[in-house]
Amino acid sequence: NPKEKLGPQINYTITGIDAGAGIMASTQKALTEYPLAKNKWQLQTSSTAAMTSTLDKAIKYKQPIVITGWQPHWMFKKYPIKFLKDPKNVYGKAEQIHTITNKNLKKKDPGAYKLLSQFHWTPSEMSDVMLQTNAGVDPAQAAKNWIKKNPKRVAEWTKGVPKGNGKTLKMTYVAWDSEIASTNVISQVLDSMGYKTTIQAMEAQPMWLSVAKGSADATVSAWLPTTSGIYYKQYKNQIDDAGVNLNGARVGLAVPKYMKNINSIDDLVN
Ligand SMILES: C[SH](C)CC(=O)O
Repeated sequence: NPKEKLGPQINYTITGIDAGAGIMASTQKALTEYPLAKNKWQLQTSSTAAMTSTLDKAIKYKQPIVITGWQPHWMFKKYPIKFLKDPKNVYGKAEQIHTITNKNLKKKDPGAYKLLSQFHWTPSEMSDVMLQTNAGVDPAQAAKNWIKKNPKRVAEWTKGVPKGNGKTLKMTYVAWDSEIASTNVISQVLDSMGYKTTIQAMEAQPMWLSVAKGSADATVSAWLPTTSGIYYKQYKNQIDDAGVNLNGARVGLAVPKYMKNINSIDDLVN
């Protein structure tokens, strides 16, 4: 009931995703800055799948819940949820998703680097792929379907790119729905140009390390400047920023719209 304070109703718990995600580091920062932690609030680590199924149940029974949320993501299309205002700007303003490559890729395979640097699309195009996968379509198939329907976009990305002639390329990513979509699409496009790409999902920190060390060539999963800024700083001398592949991303805490009196992170404290 709206009268009772929110904290006790949900055990002062923010439902999060995988521990290494940048959004989790930002939320830990919010716990101290707002200050939520000293008011007994805590961040629950789980996974994107666990968080979205917990959200689904809460919405079904119109219960209160606070989640780590981000756009683009199908959860904002499927559920009536809203971002909480972040007056202390802990989560940063709009985020961009960058394509990051190992330092040597540009020399080792200028064609693949050129294609990766030309990869750019919109939150709505990414959501088209995410919604297919959310409806049960295999991510590689969802990517193929999207590519078939968007030849003009693919032609932009492959402009001036030489054939891959079977050259191999290794991409790593974190299994967030947004990056499952982008990684499958770009690897299918590389394969259509004659490259042989393998994609491997892992936690955020090992993903950044794999590209920095060169055991992977590239990733399209870098949320910057705030969310995965910690990893960018750590590895910036071993990587190349090949450019922004998506503008207009956003990260923060989110709640169902029926929580009328919770509109800012400050409202969690009071
Ligand atoms: C898709 S999540 C916001 C990205 C991250 O936390 O680094």
